[in-house]
Amino acid sequence: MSSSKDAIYSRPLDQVADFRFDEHVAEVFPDMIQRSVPGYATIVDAIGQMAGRYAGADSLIYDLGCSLGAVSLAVSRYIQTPGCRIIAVDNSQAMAERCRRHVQTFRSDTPIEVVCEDLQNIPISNASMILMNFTLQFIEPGQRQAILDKIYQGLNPGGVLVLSEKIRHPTEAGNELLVELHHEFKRRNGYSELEISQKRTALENVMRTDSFKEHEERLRQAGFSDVILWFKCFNFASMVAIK
Ligand SMILES: Nc1ncnc2c1ncn2[C@@H]1O[C@H](C[S@+](CC[C@H]([NH3+])C(=O)[O-])CC(=O)[O-])[C@@H](O)[C@H]1O
Ligand SMILES: O=C(O)C(=O)Cc1ccccc1
Repeated sequence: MSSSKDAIYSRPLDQVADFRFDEHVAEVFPDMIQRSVPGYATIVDAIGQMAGRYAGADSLIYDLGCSLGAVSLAVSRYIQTPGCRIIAVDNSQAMAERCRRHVQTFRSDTPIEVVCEDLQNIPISNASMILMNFTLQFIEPGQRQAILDKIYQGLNPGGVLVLSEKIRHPTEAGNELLVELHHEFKRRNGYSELEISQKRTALENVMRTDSFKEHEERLRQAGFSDVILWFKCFNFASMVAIK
């Protein structure tokens, strides 16, 4: 699968437009996410591992905001659960098309169906696992509770939601520390100050972050009986919520 190095914000732009998951981003996405999200490869691999435990026979696993399908592929490589199928959803046509090609290349025992649709329009039922790896952060904050309610309803008893998010620390000084550590991580991965600051501007209106406490409260409100923070590095976190 061909993909290129992310240089999207490397030249000064007169005006930085809101970030979109378009062709340009899809083309460089593996490089972009790997160099931008601390622990990304670890998180994707661990979600595969968790599928080994939670994937249910004759059930569905939903990968919501699947991008190029990294999580779906990690899961499909990990499990051999009879009758289990993966539904990978993304509303970016550029992502969904590439994802379809990607999953065909790495065919496995567990079938992956790629659906290009807003995750809010997807019926969810008979799910043993629902995976949202850095997707909820791009949804309008006012719509987040309704989505989690629907996810909870669609999960089988004992089913899990794995929710990874960029989070905001509740104190200003603490948040500043985590943001600076993240920027340093990006610099160490070869991004310039210009790239970091232009992307930050592009994400400002598009990616609205919540604190861990806000996530936990919303998950509890939806009905989840336990919320486990299983990964955190700087301002990036991943939780498992159990029905
Ligand atoms: N309403 C929506 N409906 C469907 N998809 C959406 C919606 N809003 C955003 N997306 C999609 O959610 C994905 C978020 S990236 C996920 C990485 C992947 N999970 C990975 O593990 O590689 C995270 C990041 O780039 O930080 C994009 O592909 C959007 O098109
Ligand atoms: O790059 C960043 O600063 C991020 O917060 C993570 C990210 C990664 C890929 C697309 C959008 C945001």
